[in-house]
Amino acid sequence: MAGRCPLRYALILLAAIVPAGAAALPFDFVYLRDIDPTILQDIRYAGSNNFVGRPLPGYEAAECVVTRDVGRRLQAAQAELRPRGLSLKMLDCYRPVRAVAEMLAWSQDGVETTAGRRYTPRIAKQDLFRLGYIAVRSSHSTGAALDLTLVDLAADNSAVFDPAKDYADCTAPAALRAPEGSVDMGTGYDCSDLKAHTAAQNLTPQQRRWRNELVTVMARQGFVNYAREWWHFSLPGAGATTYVFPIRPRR
Ligand SMILES: C[C@@H](N)C(=O)N[C@H](C)C(=O)O
Ligand SMILES: [Zn+2]
Repeated sequence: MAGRCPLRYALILLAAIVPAGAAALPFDFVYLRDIDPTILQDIRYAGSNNFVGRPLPGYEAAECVVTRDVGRRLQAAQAELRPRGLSLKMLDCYRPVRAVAEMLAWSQDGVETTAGRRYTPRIAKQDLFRLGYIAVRSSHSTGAALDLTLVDLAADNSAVFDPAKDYADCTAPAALRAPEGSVDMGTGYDCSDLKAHTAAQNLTPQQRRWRNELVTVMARQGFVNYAREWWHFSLPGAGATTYVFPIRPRR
């Protein structure tokens, strides 16, 4: 039947070859889980465990969405890490423009909270954009930037974040900081502080090795680290178009 109507035939064919959920994304974007389900994900802006303290608009699901090219490169990095007992863990991927607007409004609202201060122990939150810790026009919104860390799969990563606990700030020793289920990079994720600068000097040799490991494995796939944040990487030349579509559950 479909053979008599080329358009219908094309639609049936498309439904058969496009992975479930992918149709909800704009062309060239993919759910990373469809490319490599072994890559761990903790998409922090989809929940409350982040510096704003609530889920950000546009994050309707805790899913890493990236361009297909970025996804394939992450898969290659993961293939290098897994035989060594390590894994990538994604903390943020594509970021809808609305979420960036919410970050900007939060930074200017004049309200300081204890949880928020854990992420910015030494600087005022209204200075975060000016100092380069958050971008008004973020490369995350192009689908070609990532926040990520490394997980030692043999380590005890069972500690979970408890919002009722009074953790030390993000620059404190790992045992006192909020648990993140990943290796100790010297600071927590999204720590807006000099100690989070990738080349910071006040690190232990092991913390330095972990940062070097992440930068090296990502560089082999063409990703460039952002000097102010050990966790932020982007793919140069990946295009400058920013997107607004929300991250919906992958079906
Ligand atoms: C906010 C932080 N996770 C981040 O991604 N910062 C860079 C500079 C950005 O907002 O693009
Ligand atoms: Zn980032």
